[in-house]
Amino acid sequence: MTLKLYDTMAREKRDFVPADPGRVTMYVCGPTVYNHAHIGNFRPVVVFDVLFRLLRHVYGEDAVVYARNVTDVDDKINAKATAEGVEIKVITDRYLAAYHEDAAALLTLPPSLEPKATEHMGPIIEMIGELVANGSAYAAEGHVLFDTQAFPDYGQLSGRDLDDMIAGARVEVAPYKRHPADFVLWKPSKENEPEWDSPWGAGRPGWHIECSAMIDKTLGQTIDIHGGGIDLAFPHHENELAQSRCAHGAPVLANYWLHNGFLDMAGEKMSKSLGNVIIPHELLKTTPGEAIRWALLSGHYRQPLDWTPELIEQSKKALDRLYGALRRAKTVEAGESEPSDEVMAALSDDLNTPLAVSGFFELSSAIERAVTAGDELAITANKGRLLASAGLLGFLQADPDSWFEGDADDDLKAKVEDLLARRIAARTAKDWTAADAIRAEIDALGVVVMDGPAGATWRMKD
Ligand SMILES: Nc1ncnc2c1ncn2[C@@H]1O[C@H](COP(=O)(O)OP(=O)(O)OP(=O)(O)O)[C@@H](O)[C@H]1O
Ligand SMILES: [Zn+2]
Repeated sequence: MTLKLYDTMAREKRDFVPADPGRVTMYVCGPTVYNHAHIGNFRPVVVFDVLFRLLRHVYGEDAVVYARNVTDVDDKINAKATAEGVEIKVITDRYLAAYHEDAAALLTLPPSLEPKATEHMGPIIEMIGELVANGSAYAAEGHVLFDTQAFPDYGQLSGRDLDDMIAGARVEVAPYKRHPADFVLWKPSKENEPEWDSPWGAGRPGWHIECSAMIDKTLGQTIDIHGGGIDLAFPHHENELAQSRCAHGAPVLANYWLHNGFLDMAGEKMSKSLGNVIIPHELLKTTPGEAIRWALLSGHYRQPLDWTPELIEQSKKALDRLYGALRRAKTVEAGESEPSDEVMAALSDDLNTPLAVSGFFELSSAIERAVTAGDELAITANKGRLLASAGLLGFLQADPDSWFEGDADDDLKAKVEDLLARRIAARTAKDWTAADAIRAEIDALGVVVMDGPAGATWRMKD
């Protein structure tokens, strides 16, 4: 099945053909670690995790190299460190650890590589030197700037031209810039801020050059896929592309540019500057990570996605239905299986995750029918297919009981099982008073009992 991906540069869906199927390369711009990331920031993390899983499925697990960087040099990090009176590493370590925890709770695989800007100062300075040497950049007043007029393709990715950028430059342009669109590769640090030595004086790199240098070091001069949120297309990716191509004299930085749409709240982009953020760190206290992941994948990745309480409720219900079918089929082993053709076709069409998940319900209905009919062969086959299909998107890999029982501890589980057994005994003895009293006891534990043909099951209340 041919994978088609929408390429921002070509402005259309294109067949995905890696330069080397034995080493498929993908780079996604990662977090600036100065604060807890919000669920909008996790949209690209989850979306590109699905692409990573799909590529691994198609090309082989060892054939895909996925790098997601960590921006650990940044003005906002400096400001936070100064405010707390600590070294920047205290801040970046703290928020990177939280990011890893949240990413794991959202069931994302760790990327193959996680380069950090602070560990790539040598390559960053080297790349700036190459740009200065070949006339693509100039030094001025302790800064080094990229000379946008020296690169005729500047603006190609985002569809802007330099004249519009002059007209659009409302902010005061720094006097050392030759053109308002020229951007910083290196700048002096402020007092008490971390700095690194360079041929242009002590200072620190700009954000864009960090990614260009890390792509080069970790993946190579030309990569297959470059991803991030749509807000990064300009200026960040436009600038990365300009720097990398000029440094290497290469015609292309990435063969496919992928951008996810925004996660919105009431029609506005979720963003730290607007203050309308929900952070997984908090949300995970009340909502399973799998349900948050489901919500993030419930819309097509290029469309805006509105975050509402209903979206989370619907996501939990969808997973209840699927895990419910798996629990009813618990005693029958799943067969070995490939993902279903429908799910593969949906994902291969520019990662159509809403269509892919709708395919899960056909499989869970087939399981339910097979359980009712007592058809073990059909249970085995459909269960295997559902687990393989959903696994490709990172879903349904937990024990169905643990989905329903949530974070109930072993003591509580034993107590509930004991009460359920006593309730059956009371009912069998037609002692309705005792059965009602037991039911009230179960209720007081925060547990909901669901009676079904195969006996009673239970779950924690929301
Ligand atoms: N509301 C959103 N919806 C989808 N993706 C987003 C959203 N906000 C940020 N992103 C993406 O999150 C990733 C990490 O971005 P980064 O850590 O630089 O945060 P940011 O863009 O500064 O966030 P904010 O705008 O809230 O300050 C980028 O790929 C960015 O495009
Ligand atoms: Zn980047």
